Amino acid sequence: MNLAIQSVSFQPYRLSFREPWQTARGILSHREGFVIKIFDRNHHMSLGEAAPLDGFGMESLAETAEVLSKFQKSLIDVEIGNVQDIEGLLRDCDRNPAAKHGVELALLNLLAQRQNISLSQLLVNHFGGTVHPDVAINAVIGAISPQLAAAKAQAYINQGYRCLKIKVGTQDFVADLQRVAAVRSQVGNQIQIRIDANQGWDVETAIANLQKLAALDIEYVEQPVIASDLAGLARVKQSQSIPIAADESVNNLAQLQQVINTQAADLVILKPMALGGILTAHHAATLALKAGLDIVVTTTIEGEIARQAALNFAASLPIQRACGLATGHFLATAQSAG
Ligand SMILES: O=C(O)CCC(=O)c1ccccc1C(=O)O
Ligand SMILES: [Mg+2]
Repeated sequence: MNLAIQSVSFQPYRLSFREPWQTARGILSHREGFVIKIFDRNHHMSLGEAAPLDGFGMESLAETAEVLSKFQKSLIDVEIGNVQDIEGLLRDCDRNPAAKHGVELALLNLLAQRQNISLSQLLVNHFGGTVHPDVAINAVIGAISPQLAAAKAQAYINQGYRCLKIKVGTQDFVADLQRVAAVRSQVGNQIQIRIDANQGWDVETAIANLQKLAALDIEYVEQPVIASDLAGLARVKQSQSIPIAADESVNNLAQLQQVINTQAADLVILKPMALGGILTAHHAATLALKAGLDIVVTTTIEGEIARQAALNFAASLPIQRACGLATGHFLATAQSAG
């Protein structure tokens, strides 16, 4: 079999949200990125996706395009035989996590396709473990009115969701609290509720607010305080009862190690796009699990190529909690493979 790469191309996409996504960090109305397409000399074709998101430690869209242009030339005639080859090839791309995610994914999909196995099986064959055919997922409710939040929650429950994630951390904590209370009273006590403050509070405010939210039986809170303040995050963790999930604080393995060292979190959110691909995300998962931290895999709201990859990544790991992979319906239009 000829393993050499014959061509690399990439095509920009822009996907609109069906309705704007309201978080503590502002409103998201669309996502932009690139679909990467690779052919090898054996006529195998595979796809990857690169979609940088502002505020999650990723490069700009222009930088992503620049890095992809370089790979378009440098990958030609390179032989990719296994996962180590891919890790070696992309070792120096850590400042461009979205581009790295995209190229890495296209190459991993190429390997999986040649071997006629799923991406999750490819990961398990390389890293060990087993493929978990069922991955539990959560639905997301934005920072909307209590009435709307309760209605959306009921609709998600009717669809079969058993775990809801609600955005909080806005300027208006009374509204945050009412939103979560309205959902809890709508869905009863059998449904899991987790919340995400997206860095919206300072340390003292976080502690006070979480003490009030605790009565609503909260599974965990994502990123209550600013990403860089691990001592503050640790203080929030020690000063109230809701478990803490580090999200924006973990954009690479060094930052994860810092979270572990400072005992700043009970669990960690792994976003393959922000971490620079599912191989690095897998290393992060291993590191976190060894340190006794639970893990949750989420997308950054991407097209279907990256969503499929995140699902396959999650399926390759022993995950005890629902993952944030139910994000496809937020985007109005489907992606073209180019
Ligand atoms: O976790 C989920 O269910 C969906 C993913 C999500 O909320 C998200 C999506 C894009 C950017 C940031 C975040 C976040 O978790 O903060
Ligand atoms: Mg989050």
